[in-house]
Amino acid sequence: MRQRSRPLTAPPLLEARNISLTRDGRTILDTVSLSIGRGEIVTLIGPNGAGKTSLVKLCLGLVKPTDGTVTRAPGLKIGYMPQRLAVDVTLPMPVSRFLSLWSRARRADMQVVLAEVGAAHAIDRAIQTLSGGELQRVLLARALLRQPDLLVLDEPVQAVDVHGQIELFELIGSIRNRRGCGVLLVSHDLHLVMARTDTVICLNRHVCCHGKPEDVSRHPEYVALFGRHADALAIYHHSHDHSHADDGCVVPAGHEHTAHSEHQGCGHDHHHLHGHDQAHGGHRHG
Ligand SMILES: Nc1ncnc2c1ncn2[C@@H]1O[C@H](COP(=O)(O)OP(=O)(O)OP(=O)(O)O)[C@@H](O)[C@H]1O
Repeated sequence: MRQRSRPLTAPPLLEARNISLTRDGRTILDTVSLSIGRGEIVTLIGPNGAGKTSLVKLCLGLVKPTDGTVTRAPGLKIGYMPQRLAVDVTLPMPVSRFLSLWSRARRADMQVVLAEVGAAHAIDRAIQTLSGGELQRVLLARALLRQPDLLVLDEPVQAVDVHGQIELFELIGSIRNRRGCGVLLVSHDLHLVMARTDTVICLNRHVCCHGKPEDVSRHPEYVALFGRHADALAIYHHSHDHSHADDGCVVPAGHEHTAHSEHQGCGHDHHHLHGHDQAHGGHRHG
């Protein structure tokens, strides 16, 4: 299921370079870079408030960065599955009607994408009556209606039990394989996406670490953030040269007592680029 590396010459579908985002004087993202190629699955992982959704919105062009650039391939078609979509339970709406709200898709097109996500049976069901897993599949189908080059999926498995989550990640992997599209995925849980992702970017306002999932899962910063879920503490020596203050600012080693923060474990090292050319995060300080 793991995707081959993109040839060095292939241009990325989307590239964000040195993105920073500030709101109300707060640093939400600090010098973040990423790139997604055709056929590549890139997963953003990070704790609550790490800036994952903000980064997704920057990639989509819904939000403008304070600094840095986002470049999209000419004519790029993006299928977006947002983190939240309020469905009014007082207004029963068939799935077919729901799918037509954002596109002029014909019923036959809807049937094709619903079949692709294993929800063909749901086309005439009221959307309010769908299970969590069925609703996520319908939202995925909606994103596929545009025949996207790039799928952007913000926590696509929320409100789904673990078995259903595994099925959904399998489905996303098979959609990528079949269509050859790029996928930018936001997830809270690296273990479930591990086998189905090419590149992981661990975000905590800045890129803490990135690379292949097995490397990230052993990375001390990942372990510091997700310790109780991280099952493999690798033998991997890493120098924590700084940590973070509450506002996300970098505090050099030895000054941590002034920087006690909930995200304190996310000190980072700028030298772990894992030799992976496809998603280059990481920021540098002079
Ligand atoms: N428009 C805004 N104005 C002010 N602060 C904002 C704005 N958008 C996001 N934030 C703040 O930026 C931080 C990052 O939010 P974001 O939703 O990007 O994080 P996240 O990693 O997706 O979190 P979660 O996992 O909880 O969904 C949060 O502290 C949030 O309150």
